[in-house]
Amino acid sequence: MAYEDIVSYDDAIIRSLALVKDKPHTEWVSLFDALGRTLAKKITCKKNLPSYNNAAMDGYAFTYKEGLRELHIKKTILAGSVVDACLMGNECYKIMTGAKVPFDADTIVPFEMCELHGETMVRLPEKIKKGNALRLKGEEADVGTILLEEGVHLNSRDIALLASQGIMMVEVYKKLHVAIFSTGDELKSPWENASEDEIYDINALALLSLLKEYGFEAHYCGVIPDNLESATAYFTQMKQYDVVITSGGVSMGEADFVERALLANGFEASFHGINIKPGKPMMMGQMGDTLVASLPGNPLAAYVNTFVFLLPVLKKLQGQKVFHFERIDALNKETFALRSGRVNFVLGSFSEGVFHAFDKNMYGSGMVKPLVGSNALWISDESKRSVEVDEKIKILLL
Ligand SMILES: Nc1nc2c(c(=O)[nH]1)N[C@H]1C(S)=C(S)[C@@H](COP(=O)(O)OP(=O)(O)OC[C@H]3O[C@@H](n4cnc5c(N)ncnc54)[C@H](O)[C@@H]3O)O[C@H]1N2
Ligand code: MOO
Repeated sequence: MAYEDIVSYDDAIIRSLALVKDKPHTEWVSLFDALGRTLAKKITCKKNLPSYNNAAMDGYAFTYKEGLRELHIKKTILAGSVVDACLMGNECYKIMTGAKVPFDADTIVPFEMCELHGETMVRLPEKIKKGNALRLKGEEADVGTILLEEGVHLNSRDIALLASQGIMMVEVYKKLHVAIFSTGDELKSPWENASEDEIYDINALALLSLLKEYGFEAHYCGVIPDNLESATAYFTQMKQYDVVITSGGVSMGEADFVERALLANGFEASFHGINIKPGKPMMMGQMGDTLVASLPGNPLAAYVNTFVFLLPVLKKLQGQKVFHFERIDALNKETFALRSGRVNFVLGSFSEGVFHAFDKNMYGSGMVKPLVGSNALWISDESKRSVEVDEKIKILLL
């Protein structure tokens, strides 16, 4: 596909997501290893939450009656002990937080709201609400209700819910096998020494780390030499991966051979070139069963394009139900200009509802510092020429 046949931003999003056709195979993992994994089956409640009526506070538990004042303490109930209902007349239990409440008590008043007379008599406050401080069996979730849907990317809060069910193993989608490599004879890996005429590989490390932040592991496969023959041989070995990510060599230069080397391996491009600034030369497609994302070499463009186009695809490929990024409202702080006729990606900082474009959007896609000075990204419309002070925009947090 010729790089001149560029697609719109919207089209690139649609085409890239359409590359995802199947879900990964599944495997069982222990709850200790489930963080960051994607649930392959919904989880239904098999143990009521809470499991039994229990006290929300340390206090006195009794049967509510209008005008009740003085109670005699019949028994003390600690969390973990089970006491059969045994209240008679004006009696109560002294009960601790979390302890099972016998069925003859329906209201609990905390110790500090009552007056203790002697060892066993309690005076209740005047205003009492029936059901006070009583947590009812199943009030949070009943057996049979759905707790977590298939496709949830498990975080520590989800693990808390799974732990409440006594679940030891969960069925999750297998992790994607992702390979990242760079192209360019000027590049050196971090363990090598770059002379004045050479540069260090930024993209591989940046993209590996970005993916890791979103729970994906990728293998660093180094730098491919700038020639068609070795690049072609290199790609042949990459077919074992679910996803191959390359950076560099996708524009018009004489050494921009990535697409040709991929084509020699049966690659079919879904698009090559997007009407955006920066990151225009991006390409995506399929090489057999392997999804290939080829990013522009310029580090800022490679990073931002990975964030915008590739992360949603990886999430979808991993079986996650929520794969689109969230946009939040912001007010623009300072006016800045845009390249009209294209969708512009504008880096900036976001704090207390206000977006501040990095250096008035006057930076280059070969730079790295705008990335470090930004925690947000704004994506313009093609028609937009500038953004004014206090203009309402929707941004993404990086
Ligand atoms: N005649 C044209 N020239 C260019 C066009 C165009 O449309 N017509 N597009 C420009 C745009 S936009 C971009 S972006 C770049 C991207 O080109 P490539 O993807 O082919 O990238 P390279 O040429 O290989 O490298 C560009 C630049 O980035 C540096 N680089 C590459 N990889 C890394 C890395 N892993 N770590 C750090 N830096 C890297 C490389 O040294 C170059 O300086 O093309 C424009 N040209
Ligand atoms: O699209 Mo490129 O990233 O502007 O230099």
